[in-house]
Amino acid sequence: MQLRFTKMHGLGNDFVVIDLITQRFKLKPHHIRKIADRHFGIGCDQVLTVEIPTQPDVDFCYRIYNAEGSEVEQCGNGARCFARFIRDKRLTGKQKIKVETLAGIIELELTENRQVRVDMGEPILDPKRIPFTADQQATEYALDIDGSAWQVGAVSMGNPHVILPVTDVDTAPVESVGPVTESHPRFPQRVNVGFMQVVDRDTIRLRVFERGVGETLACGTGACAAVVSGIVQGKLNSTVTVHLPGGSLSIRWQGPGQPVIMTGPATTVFEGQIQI
Ligand SMILES: N[C@H](CCC[C@H](N)C(=O)O)C(=O)O
Repeated sequence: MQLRFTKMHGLGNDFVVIDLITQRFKLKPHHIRKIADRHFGIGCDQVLTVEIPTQPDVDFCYRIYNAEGSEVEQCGNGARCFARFIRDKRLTGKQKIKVETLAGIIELELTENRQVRVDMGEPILDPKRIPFTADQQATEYALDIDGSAWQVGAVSMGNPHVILPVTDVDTAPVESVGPVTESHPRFPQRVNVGFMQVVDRDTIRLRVFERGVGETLACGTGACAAVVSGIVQGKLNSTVTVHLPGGSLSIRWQGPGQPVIMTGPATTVFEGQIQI
């Protein structure tokens, strides 16, 4: 079958977006892996699908698949691209759209200066719901990683994140510590691994070794999780600029009971068709 797709990215975190409303096809893990393959397929970090919602009062269903083929709960950069895709394909005329994800309902809004603002919902700090093995909830946790002692943050944005503090992201041990932490036994569903450098109370630098992908140029949920962790540790104010290798995001969180608001760009690169 020929499948139409759109290649997009959010700060270099790249996606293949497929409309499964006007095209009917059931994507299986081996299809995802072929599409995501940068030599034998199109190439991307994640595949995103646009589907008919299953819940009332929701505009679309947004599903996310890592390059390895696993379906995941949430993708922040992908949410911005989803909004841009929906608008450009005229699948809605609404300014604000509600989409359902495995992590729950999020709200997307295209802003006047071609940015996208996303209400990512409330962060989850209860270890049992991240999930993360810990005696009790804390602002930071002692974690042994390959014999080295780290003090880390742990947050879910619907998907699990661990945040490792570093003094300089440029020299952070992403290649060595990322993989072993992604599959750390205290994270039963594996975990996205953020390396966070606090520049000042309004600014961080961040690199992320993503679950199911490896290091990406940007991670939206990772940026949200890192800011939440920095705020609960008393290191950050409520609105933070997050500098990632692929560019910058604005993340705002006003504390427990409040949603995390992410604002940033979404870019369409090209359209195509793939025989699948
Ligand atoms: N690798 C992530 C999903 C994609 C998240 C990232 N691309 C973002 O922008 O949030 C996970 O397995 O939970």
